[in-house]
Amino acid sequence: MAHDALPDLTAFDAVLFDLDGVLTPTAEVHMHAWQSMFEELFAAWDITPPYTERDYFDHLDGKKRYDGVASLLRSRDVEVPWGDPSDPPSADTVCGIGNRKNAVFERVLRAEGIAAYPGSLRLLDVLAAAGTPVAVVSSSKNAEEVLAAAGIRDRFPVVMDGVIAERDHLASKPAPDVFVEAARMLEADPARCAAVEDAISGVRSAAAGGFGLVVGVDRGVGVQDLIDAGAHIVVQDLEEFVR
Ligand SMILES: O=P(O)(O)OC[C@H]1O[C@@H](O)[C@H](O)[C@@H](O)[C@@H]1O
Repeated sequence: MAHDALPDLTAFDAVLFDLDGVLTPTAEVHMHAWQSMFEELFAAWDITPPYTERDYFDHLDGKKRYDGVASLLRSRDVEVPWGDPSDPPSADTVCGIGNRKNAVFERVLRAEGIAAYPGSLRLLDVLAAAGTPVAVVSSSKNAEEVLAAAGIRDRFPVVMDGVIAERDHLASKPAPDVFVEAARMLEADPARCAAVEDAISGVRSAAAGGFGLVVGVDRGVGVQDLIDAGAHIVVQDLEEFVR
């Protein structure tokens, strides 16, 4: 149901979307993959307190793979060498542990596929009809595969993802770099753009980038936490913007 008090997103120069949890329900796939990998690791290494769902929102959600691992381990005073992105999933390094989780993520994505949220698709249709430029701003190195699996890759002239961020040495959300760079690629001024995010780190990133409107989508983080991170408004689903 459209919400009359919500701003008209077609009035912005561009709308930049996070992917996992905003366009596709892949945040849940990431969440479960992290949980199964970390529960096994915590048991094997006797790490306490146990892994909880809140750990996902506080340490992993929205961040680049290895930054998330480092943040979670730091919260339990566990230190391991950083390693290298080419480390095998069996390596007890930050990179190896991240790659261990990625093997689970890839298996689920390939076995089950993914469909975009219907409300997000409808909003993309409205923006396309109005000629409003759109971009994806994701920390994930799997973003291209997820967009292709959901059949929405060709809707986005600009996709800023974990692969480009690594190549161009852009800092992970919550730093503003990835949102600001994606706006630059669209030749748009962040102050005249809207950014849409479901993660605390992502909302912080867009807010720090000076985006004119920062929309939080509450897929489990909680309305107040998204507002505290810098969201101007919070919705439950992007369908609410469809007029
Ligand atoms: O490991 P990937 O696919 O590169 O993704 C990194 C992160 O990407 C973010 O979009 C997700 O919210 C996180 O859960 C995930 O860890």
